[in-house]
Amino acid sequence: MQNQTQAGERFSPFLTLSRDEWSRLRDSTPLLLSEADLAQLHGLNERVSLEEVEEVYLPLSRLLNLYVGATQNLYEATHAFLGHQSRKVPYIIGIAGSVAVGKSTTARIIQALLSRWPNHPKVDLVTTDGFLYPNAELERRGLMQRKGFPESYDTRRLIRFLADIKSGKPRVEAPVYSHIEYDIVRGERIVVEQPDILILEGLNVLQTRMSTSGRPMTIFVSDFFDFSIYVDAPEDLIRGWYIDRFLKLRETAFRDPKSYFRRYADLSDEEAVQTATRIWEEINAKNLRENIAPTKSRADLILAKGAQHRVQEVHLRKI
Ligand SMILES: Nc1ncnc2c1ncn2[C@@H]1O[C@H](COP(=O)(O)OP(=O)(O)O)[C@@H](O)[C@H]1O
Ligand SMILES: CC(C)(COP(=O)(O)O)[C@@H](O)C(=O)NCCC(=O)O
Repeated sequence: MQNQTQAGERFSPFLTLSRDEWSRLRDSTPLLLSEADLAQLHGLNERVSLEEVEEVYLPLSRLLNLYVGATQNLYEATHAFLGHQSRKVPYIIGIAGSVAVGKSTTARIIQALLSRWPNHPKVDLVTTDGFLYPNAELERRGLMQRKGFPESYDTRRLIRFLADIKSGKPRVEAPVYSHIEYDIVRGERIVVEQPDILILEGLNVLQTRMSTSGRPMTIFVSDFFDFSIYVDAPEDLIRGWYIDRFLKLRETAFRDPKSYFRRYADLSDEEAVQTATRIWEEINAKNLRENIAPTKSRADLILAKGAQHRVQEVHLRKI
């Protein structure tokens, strides 16, 4: 039994660091953040503690900075070898994980921290929800209750978007999704113009699914990633974060006259918890179990959170 465990540990592709071990790795980072910078980061999401930024996200930004620098050198070496003029190719970081685990908050913190390093000041952020089919198309395909499932995305369009970015196109556009309207915003675009780093955040970014036609896909979204992060937490905690966010939105975004969820704005506390729990169970938990959690081991780094979004452990791919 013991031998089996030892063998299992020996062959794990991940190195596991406790929070303390991980946070010590920041010590040799020249601290690029002033108190004012930290305060500004806190402004991204007032629920994120500064301790968390310093102990978890600063070491992460140091690691990413080293990786980006190494990749930039590698590109230059290839271009020198080929005798080409080197041209800028954005470094792409994918961030995966469940609905409500904190992907977009993590992405925004990483964006803010990475843009402070001198060799990659321009850091753009795109979310995959823009590549969901519009509601009209989801309705046509009978997929309105499957939003976020692999088949609800125009994966080919997402792959074309990434291929354009990696081929060095000066200007690439992505469609935009509105959480208020619960739909793609017609005519609105986010423009990506050769950033140093692009962060792509979404539920499905590590998936290797079949195409809707049933033919195997020969290329995956993650083929374009230079680095990927999976934000992880126990399912019961994520359910709680989903319900909390729903209650908060009931006070704010759901009151917007344009909100698809206007009808939820006047729910009592108890009704709101019941509604959020139902959506969680019927859509998001199912998607997490079937399609998202199985992709965790494909990430280069896993942030394992506990209560209050506090990162407890970091698993870093070593091979
Ligand atoms: N590091 C964090 N500390 C505290 N609260 C957080 C943190 N990350 C996310 N949250 C909260 O958890 C909820 C889900 O986060 P969000 O980033 O919107 O998730 P996702 O993009 O995965 O759906 C939000 O209410 C957010 O404020
Ligand atoms: C828009 C989402 C699919 C997330 O998309 P992502 O940016 O991760 O691709 C998700 O937030 C969502 O709306 N899910 C449908 C069920 C729900 O309303 O929670």
